[in-house]
Amino acid sequence: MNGPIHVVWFRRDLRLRDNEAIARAAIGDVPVLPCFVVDPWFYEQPEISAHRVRFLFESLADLDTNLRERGNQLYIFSGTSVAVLQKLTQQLQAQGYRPALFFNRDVQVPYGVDRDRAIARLYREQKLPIHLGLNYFLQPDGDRRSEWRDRYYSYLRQPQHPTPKCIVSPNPLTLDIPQLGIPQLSFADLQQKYAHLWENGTDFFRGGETRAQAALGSFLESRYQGYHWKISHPWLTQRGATSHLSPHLTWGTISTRDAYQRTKARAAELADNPKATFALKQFRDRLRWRDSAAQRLYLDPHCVHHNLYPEFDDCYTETLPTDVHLNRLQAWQNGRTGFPLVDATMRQLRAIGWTNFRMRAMCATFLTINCGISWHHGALHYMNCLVDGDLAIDHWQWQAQAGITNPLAKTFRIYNPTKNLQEKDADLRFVHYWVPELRGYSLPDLLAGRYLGKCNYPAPILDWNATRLINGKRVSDLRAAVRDRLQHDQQHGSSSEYLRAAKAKEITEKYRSAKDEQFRAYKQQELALGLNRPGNADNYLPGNKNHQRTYEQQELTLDRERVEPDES
Ligand SMILES: Cc1cc2nc3c(=O)[nH]c(=O)nc-3n(C[C@H](O)[C@H](O)[C@H](O)COP(=O)(O)OP(=O)(O)OC[C@H]3O[C@@H](n4cnc5c(N)ncnc54)[C@H](O)[C@@H]3O)c2cc1C
Repeated sequence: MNGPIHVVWFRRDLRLRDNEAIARAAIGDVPVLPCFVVDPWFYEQPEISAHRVRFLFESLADLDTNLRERGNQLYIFSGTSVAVLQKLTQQLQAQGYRPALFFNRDVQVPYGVDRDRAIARLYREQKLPIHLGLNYFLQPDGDRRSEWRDRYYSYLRQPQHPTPKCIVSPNPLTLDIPQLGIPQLSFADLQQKYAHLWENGTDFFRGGETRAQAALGSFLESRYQGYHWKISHPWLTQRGATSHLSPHLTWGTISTRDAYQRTKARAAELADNPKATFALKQFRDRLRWRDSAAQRLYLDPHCVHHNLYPEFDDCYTETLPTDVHLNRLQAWQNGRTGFPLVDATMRQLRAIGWTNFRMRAMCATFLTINCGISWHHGALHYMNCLVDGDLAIDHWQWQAQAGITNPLAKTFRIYNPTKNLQEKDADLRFVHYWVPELRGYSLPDLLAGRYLGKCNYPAPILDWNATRLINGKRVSDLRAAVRDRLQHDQQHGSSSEYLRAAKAKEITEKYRSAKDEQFRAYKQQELALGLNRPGNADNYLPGNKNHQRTYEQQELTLDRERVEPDES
């Protein structure tokens, strides 16, 4: 009898810091077998993205390095997750070990939910220990939804799980892992097996816990400055004005709690700088939105795949109505719509797998409202490109931008790409970077269409105003129909859907007024401290005083900005 062995099954929690499963498994001197299963199912899904796969493999390599520094390594097995873990468990038992399984709960597609259930059943049937941890805060039951926020913050404030200093490795004399008969992959094998994905990836976002820590470090060091207003500018965000942590949070190379606690600590250091503390507060809100999106999918796994309200089922379907729509979809995907900011964004998305929130939202309303194409197509294309692709956020956001969510609000937002170009990329740095055909043309040239017929850049594929009026009205009418039904149901005793919608509206309004209040308070504090002069040093536009002034003036318009919270 060889005694106990702790199998740690990594999934989207590819870190050692604040990782409940590894922290608990590594206590004491029981050998630990850290593993990741490359399950072909995930690589055959329509949502697959080369950027994401590459980021995953880099994160695995970094995890392996960090485990080796602690005396262990990462074992990468290949096969169906359930079959691999079943065989591993059997083989370990055959070799005289008593395995205990450790892994962290995660939000999953139905395949993942079934997989986890099957594995938990296997362990319970065999009376083997199984330990489920939390990757980030998840409330297991839906009954106490109203308590989510309090419980969430209480979790965030708790001490992090300690990072193991040493992780005991299985004794090679008693356990020969290659002999277990489970297909194993080296990093070279991974790259070869998935070469078609690997080669298409990019270096813009690199995976791994080490890089996640570096990204958070540099963000809190200086990149956070002006976060709250730079966040909407595509060029500044490409250059690092937001954290760029999204792929890390998606793959769990950093925990939300870690990011939150370090941000809080930094805000405490900067307590006498109202602008900095305001910026960091806006950032922390977004960390919560991430986790609340995950929570929503966890409690309601179907919410992101179907129209939230059936009134939209004829409007938003998975079939493309006509060839005109197909052509529009292709133009949108390829960055050839003739709307410079839309095209720059779509090319950026394809090239680096990322773009900022506003550009994602703007291109989403362009596709759904202006092109009249269902959000399903856009959401899938985003998932095929995004390095941070996360169904819980992506598919929900697409429904939100398509005008489906929060129907009790009388209005919904349609982004105007021309207005955004004037306000968010007036110097055309972003457009010129991604749309070389337009280099040499100024903003007035673009607005007057002076490039038309003179370069290889298309004329607009549609009339923005006309499509906004027609399709916007259609969506607006459907929202009114949802509203009427919910109100009718509520008056006739069936109120659960109405109450949920009312809660969504309340959360949105509360967030807006709290943010406006925080903004006013920060401006007043600055005034009191004599700090209301234009501009802290701008990291992203070195030496360009004109831009600095322009951007700072835009900051003053922040209280008119409407960045929707995403936790309703
Ligand atoms: C149509 C659409 C699809 C989107 N799809 C995704 C997606 O698949 N994965 C994803 O991580 N984000 C998605 N977002 C949200 C947002 O655009 C990205 O999280 C953000 O741009 C990532 O950059 P960052 O890490 O520098 O963000 P920061 O501004 O530094 O924000 C910090 C973190 O907060 C979280 N966050 C920020 N905004 C949101 C939001 N609106 N909702 C939930 N969490 C948020 C992210 O984890 C992000 O890393 C989507 C937005 C839209 C409009």
